[in-house]
Amino acid sequence: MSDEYDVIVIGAGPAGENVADRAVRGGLSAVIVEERLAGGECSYWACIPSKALLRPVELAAEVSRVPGLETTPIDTRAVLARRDEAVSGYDDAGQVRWVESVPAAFVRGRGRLDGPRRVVVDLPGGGERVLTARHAVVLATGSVASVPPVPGLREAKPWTSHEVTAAASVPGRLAVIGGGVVGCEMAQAMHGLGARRTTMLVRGGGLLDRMEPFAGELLAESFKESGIDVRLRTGVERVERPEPGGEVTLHLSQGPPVVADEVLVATGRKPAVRGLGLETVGLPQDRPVEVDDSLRATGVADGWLYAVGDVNGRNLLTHMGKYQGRACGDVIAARAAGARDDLPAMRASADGAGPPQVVFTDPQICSVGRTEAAAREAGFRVRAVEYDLASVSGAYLLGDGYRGRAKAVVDEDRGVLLGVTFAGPGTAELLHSATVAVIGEVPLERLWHAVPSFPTVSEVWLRLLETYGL
Ligand SMILES: Cc1cc2nc3c(=O)[nH]c(=O)nc-3n(C[C@H](O)[C@H](O)[C@H](O)COP(=O)(O)OP(=O)(O)OC[C@H]3O[C@@H](n4cnc5c(N)ncnc54)[C@H](O)[C@@H]3O)c2cc1C
Ligand SMILES: NC(=O)c1ccc[n+]([C@@H]2O[C@H](COP(=O)([O-])OP(=O)(O)OC[C@H]3O[C@@H](n4cnc5c(N)ncnc54)[C@H](O)[C@@H]3O)[C@@H](O)[C@H]2O)c1
Repeated sequence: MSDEYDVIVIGAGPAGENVADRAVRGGLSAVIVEERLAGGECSYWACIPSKALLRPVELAAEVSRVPGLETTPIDTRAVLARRDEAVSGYDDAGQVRWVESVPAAFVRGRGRLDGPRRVVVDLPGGGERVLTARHAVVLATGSVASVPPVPGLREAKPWTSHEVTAAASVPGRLAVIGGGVVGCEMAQAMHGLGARRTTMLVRGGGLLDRMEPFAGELLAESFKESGIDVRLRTGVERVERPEPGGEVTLHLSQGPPVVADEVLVATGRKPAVRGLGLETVGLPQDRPVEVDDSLRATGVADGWLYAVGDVNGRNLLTHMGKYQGRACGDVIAARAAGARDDLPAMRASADGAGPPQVVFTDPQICSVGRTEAAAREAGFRVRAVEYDLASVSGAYLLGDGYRGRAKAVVDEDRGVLLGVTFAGPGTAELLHSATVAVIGEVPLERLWHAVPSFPTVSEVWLRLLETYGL
């Protein structure tokens, strides 16, 4: 039996859900195929649980900086219970209802391409269902944690983002491999929730190595003060775990071995393309699905295949996947109707400019656009200005010992911002102002008239512009 829909979406994460929503709004029929839980990685094992675990840790740090307030030890059981509530007890009934309300059809099973416009779904109870698409198939299968080939690591059954965000208890001693976003957020969450010894093993020379260097430095300082042991330029050479679930020993490129109760691998992600049938449509099977700005897969005859979210490797962030999903759903509907398909909203043109991102640590690390180094490498004539956030009245009022820094990267030829980074408590909500300025290419002379309220942290905008010379 074959069911025909205008659009078939494989993967019900944030990116896939947005494609279906927009395609249906555009007058098409859609079906979403999901192997596990509607809502995707983000809802159950990534953004939502990680932030539920981090929020009390961040709040406790903020309270400790305000004289007159008492911090009490965090009730870890209550935090884990709230995390469980945030992930709806790993039950996707609410999300499935939302999909059906779009309305789009929902099929639970593992989808794979089987030639042009044809998807075979392996059903959970056995058997298959064949779906065919009149207009488009959209891959929205996300990504999976990659575990490096360190001898003994895989056998030690390390935690990845899945296990750490779903942890039923906090390990006494935790070793974290990797100093990127997952490593930093989860090291701080577990440490703040009661890990006695947290050791970060970072191959490179700093934390968050894709951001402005000062951001990682500030974070490393905060981690050290809170008792997290950050070891830079330290590779993991061999791992031993003689008893399943017992102590783990990590042998390092320098220094004595680290012994821990759990090891978290946070060394990046790879696209979820295994078994997806890419070879049946002539695409390579071991890399992100390359797309153009309309999210259409390159190199597929007749242009019926699209890919959104983590699986295309452009920007591994929920909000960017959703943004791509909106553009993709709209462009598919336009092409199906034979209407104009080149409207600005139908292109994910912000993908290449450096996505907005908040790292929800204490201090928060927020960035959008290009770093100074990336802007110079791209050939822009650049001037960068920095400002000490602690000197802004609004920041001072947030607490004693406030530490933070802001940096703006200016395109000297056009007088617009190429990138902005804020590192400091209370800066997450400030990031969107920077996103508007960078993506909107607001001339600095115009930005001068966007007067920040006193006394808010936003006043750093005024100080950055003054430092630049306005
Ligand atoms: C610990 C952690 C924290 C994060 N925190 C943030 C954050 O705070 N903010 C942020 O913006 N980003 C965050 N991210 C990144 C974010 O989770 C991803 O960018 C986002 O989930 C990608 O969405 P997606 O729809 O592309 O894929 P996913 O959310 O991964 O969804 C893909 C879906 O496809 C399904 N699927 C896969 N293969 C098949 C198949 N063959 N058939 C059927 N279904 C299939 C999967 O089961 C899954 O449900 C975090 C990531 C991690 C690991
Ligand atoms: N708040 C957020 O926005 C948020 C939170 C978590 C994750 N995410 C997204 O999820 C994605 C994955 O996060 P991540 O932290 O796993 O990846 P990442 O790419 O941010 O960091 C991985 C780190 O591991 C290091 N590394 C790679 N291979 C290694 C090896 N063999 N040994 C030691 N170190 C190694 C890298 O140098 C890098 O510092 C990111 O792209 C991020 O955008 C976002």
